[in-house]
Amino acid sequence: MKNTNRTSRVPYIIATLLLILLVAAAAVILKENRSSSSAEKKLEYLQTSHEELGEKLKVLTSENEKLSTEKKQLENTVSELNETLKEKEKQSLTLKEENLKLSAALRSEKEKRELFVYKGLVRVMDIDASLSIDLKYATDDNFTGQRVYPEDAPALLALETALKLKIANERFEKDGYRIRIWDGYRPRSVQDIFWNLVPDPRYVADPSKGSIHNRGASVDVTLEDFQGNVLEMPTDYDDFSEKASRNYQGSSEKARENMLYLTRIMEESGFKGLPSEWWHFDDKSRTYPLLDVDFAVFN
Ligand SMILES: C[C@@H](N)C(=O)N[C@H](C)C(=O)O
Ligand SMILES: [Zn+2]
Repeated sequence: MKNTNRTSRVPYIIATLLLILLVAAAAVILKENRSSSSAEKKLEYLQTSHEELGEKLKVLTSENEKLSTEKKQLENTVSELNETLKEKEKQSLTLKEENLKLSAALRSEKEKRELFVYKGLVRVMDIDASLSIDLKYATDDNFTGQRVYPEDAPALLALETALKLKIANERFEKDGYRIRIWDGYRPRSVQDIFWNLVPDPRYVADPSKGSIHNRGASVDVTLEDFQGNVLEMPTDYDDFSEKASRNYQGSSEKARENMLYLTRIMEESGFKGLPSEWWHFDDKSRTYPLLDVDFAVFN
């Protein structure tokens, strides 16, 4: 009886054991499933972070490139500024030297008793006889079409202006050229004649204010070689048009080069070029009084 009972429980036990095994296996599978899906999530997260880092790296790399370019540009600007500074230092040295020369020349000219000075004006030829004089207003070959100075008018300038012109002429002579003077001191009465014909301050100074020519401190000049051949320049004298402007870009390369050369030496010698007329230069000092001196005083 007992044996029968035991035998009848065996399938039940087996079924129970199988159930336990099944539950255990299911638990293991479930656990593995869970851990594999969290690993996938981690992988996904890592991939996203990796992509984000890649993007950030790209942004940083491009910013870095921009900064390197800006750094290079700044370095270039600094080196250009250094060059300009050196050039300016050189120019300032040249001007100091010219000033010293000018003072020495001024002293020695004043010591020369024979130098005739009237109201601060001198004959330019008394200061530098190697200058070439071609006073256009003492002939009828000028924009008025008539002679407005006496035929024998000498070229006159304020003494210090004439000395600066001598310094400039010496610089040109070293290169094989000399200054040709078209006009220097101009009586105030003549300024009225000019203004009546051309009342345009770009080309003729208003006589109510007075031209610097009326003070003996402006010169109208060009350059010639030692054979007297005039150098090619952007226009003829008193061409009252845009072509006479120092900024005009339409002249021939040679004419522009010659004009810039004339301007550079004149400016380094103490003059300032008028922007609208390439031939006109003012003494930078501009401390001279207005005059209406008769040329005859100097003959
Ligand atoms: C008239 C011309 N040669 C000239 O010198 N013009 C300037 C502007 C002036 O009159 O001072
Ligand atoms: Zn002039």
